[in-house]
Amino acid sequence: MLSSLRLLDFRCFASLDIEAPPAGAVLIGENAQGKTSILEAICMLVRLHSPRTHRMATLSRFGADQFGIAGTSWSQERRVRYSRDGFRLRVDEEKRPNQSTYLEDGGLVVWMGNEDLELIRGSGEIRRRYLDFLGAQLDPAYRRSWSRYRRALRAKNLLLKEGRTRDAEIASYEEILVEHGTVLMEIRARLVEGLSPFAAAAQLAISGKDEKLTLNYLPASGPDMRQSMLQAKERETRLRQAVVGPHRDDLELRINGMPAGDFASEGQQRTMALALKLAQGRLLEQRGGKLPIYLLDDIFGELDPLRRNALMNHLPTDAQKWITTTHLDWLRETQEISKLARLVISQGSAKTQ
Ligand SMILES: Nc1ncnc2c1ncn2[C@@H]1O[C@H](COP(=O)(O)OP(=O)(O)OP(=O)(O)O)[C@@H](O)[C@H]1O
Repeated sequence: MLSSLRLLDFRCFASLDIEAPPAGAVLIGENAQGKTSILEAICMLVRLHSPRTHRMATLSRFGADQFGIAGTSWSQERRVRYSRDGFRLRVDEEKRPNQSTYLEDGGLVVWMGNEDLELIRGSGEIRRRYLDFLGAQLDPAYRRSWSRYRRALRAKNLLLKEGRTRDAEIASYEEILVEHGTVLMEIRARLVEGLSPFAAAAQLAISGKDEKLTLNYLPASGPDMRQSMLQAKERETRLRQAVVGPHRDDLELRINGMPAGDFASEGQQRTMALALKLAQGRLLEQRGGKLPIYLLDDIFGELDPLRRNALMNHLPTDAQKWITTTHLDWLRETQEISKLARLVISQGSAKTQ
């Protein structure tokens, strides 16, 4: 849980200081005032991750060459500085030499936004990212294996692209791919097993109907990655890229037994996207041992009052919630939210309403 947040040259904010109420707050403001940027800063401080970009330099305010985020998170004073030289990280004034050591005792976060609909309609990459964000928060082995896997994959793809036969070199990277790919597949399988009942329960609660949501992990390489890689050798040489491994996995989503992307209605798809994120939160709580912070970016305007209330009732009562919105018309109909503190975000500042 966050109790304070300070920004320096982050996105549109030259500097900003927020005292964070334990229950969280509703951030109100016109478009482009920086509401989402505040949620993004919280996600960066807690997980060193932005749901909007991988290019950290874009987070520095235009014209500045670095940014800073600091705050008290789960009673630790955390500081993140980013410049051309990379990250400088501190926890309780102690230097953390790299991202892994900064994250090892970090907090937990669930991000919910309108773009979550892509979890249902979009490509497998979006569902892989959903699993990655969860896996990286719950298991340091996941983070380690993912970064080694990615590096080896890049190297193998470069060799395949060159088109020359360099079997020995490719084989050495494939060893790394199999070792870390297997770790990723095992963890992903356990994540999906843990998510399934939570997602199904959330779907029932939010739709208010007997809608059966099922999740099924689809490893692209089948259960034996080494074997599949051998079988795909010719195809990979022809296509000049690695086609087997967790970078091609998917998460199958079905509603009442039917593939969700093709058969679910728009309303069902919205509910499913919420259900997947709520399940993420429950699993973080169950396996991560603390209540995650929920960052809800502009999703309430899109929901009808029934689903809005069902969503709020399904979120853990004691979890800290940060909610952005441009207008408050809907707030009256949503009891749980109207109890939260309100901060008006305008022209680079935040004022309590
Ligand atoms: N690196 C940056 N430096 C300065 N300004 C930036 C930077 N990156 C984004 N901005 C600007 O910051 C402003 C705030 O963006 P943000 O998405 O946080 O607003 P918002 O209040 O959530 O808007 P909306 O309600 O439209 O979602 C935008 O005008 C955006 O162009």
